[in-house]
Amino acid sequence: MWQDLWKSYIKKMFCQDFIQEICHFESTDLPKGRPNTMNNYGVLLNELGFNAQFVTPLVQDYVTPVTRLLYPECGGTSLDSHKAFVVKYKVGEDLSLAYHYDNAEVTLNVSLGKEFTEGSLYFGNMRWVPLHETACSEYMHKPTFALLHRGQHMHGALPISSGERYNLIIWMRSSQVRNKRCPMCDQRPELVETVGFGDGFTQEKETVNVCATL
Ligand SMILES: O=C(O)CCC(=O)C(=O)O
Ligand SMILES: [Fe+2]
Repeated sequence: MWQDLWKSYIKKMFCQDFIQEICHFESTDLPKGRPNTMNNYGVLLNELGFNAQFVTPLVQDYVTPVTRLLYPECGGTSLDSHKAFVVKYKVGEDLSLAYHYDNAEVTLNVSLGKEFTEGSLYFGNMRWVPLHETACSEYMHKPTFALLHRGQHMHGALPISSGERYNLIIWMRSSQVRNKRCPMCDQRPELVETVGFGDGFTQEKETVNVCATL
């Protein structure tokens, strides 16, 4: 887990503008998918068209140079797709997030604001370590700060007690790693075709060559 990496990169003004855009999208009648079953008020960034100009360059140009150094053993050198979303916590809506691991090889978590009290993140151990051998440590996230961690590192978010908490989450995937074994079910994946990045698996297309003159 590496914290404070993006302190000077993600500026307060950027965070405010970004949240404003998310709230604007939320206030429309446009159809919205939710990031996952644990988060009922988040927003998927591909639905706002943020992948090509924002998330993909951020991951490729700024995050993967670091994941290559920090996490070579868990796909950090071969990240080739991502799922990006914003999670939101507010009194009367979702307050916390249960202990879990991500559908990701490496995760970037940026605190955007707004203002909130409590709502610390907590980290245990890698998911294959038995719970009784795990001691959790808390990390109080602060707006503009970012946290990079392995997706299989178990974590959760404690309840906020006031305000609103928004975080940008990017689940980064390595097809090279997950094509061998799905990180969620531990099986060799049986693939179903989909659009976009899907869950980051790829299928080698086998071609058979013939002589063009025959
Ligand atoms: O609320 C947070 O900061 C954590 C979110 C998270 O772990 C996730 O969406 O996978
Ligand atoms: Fe997570």
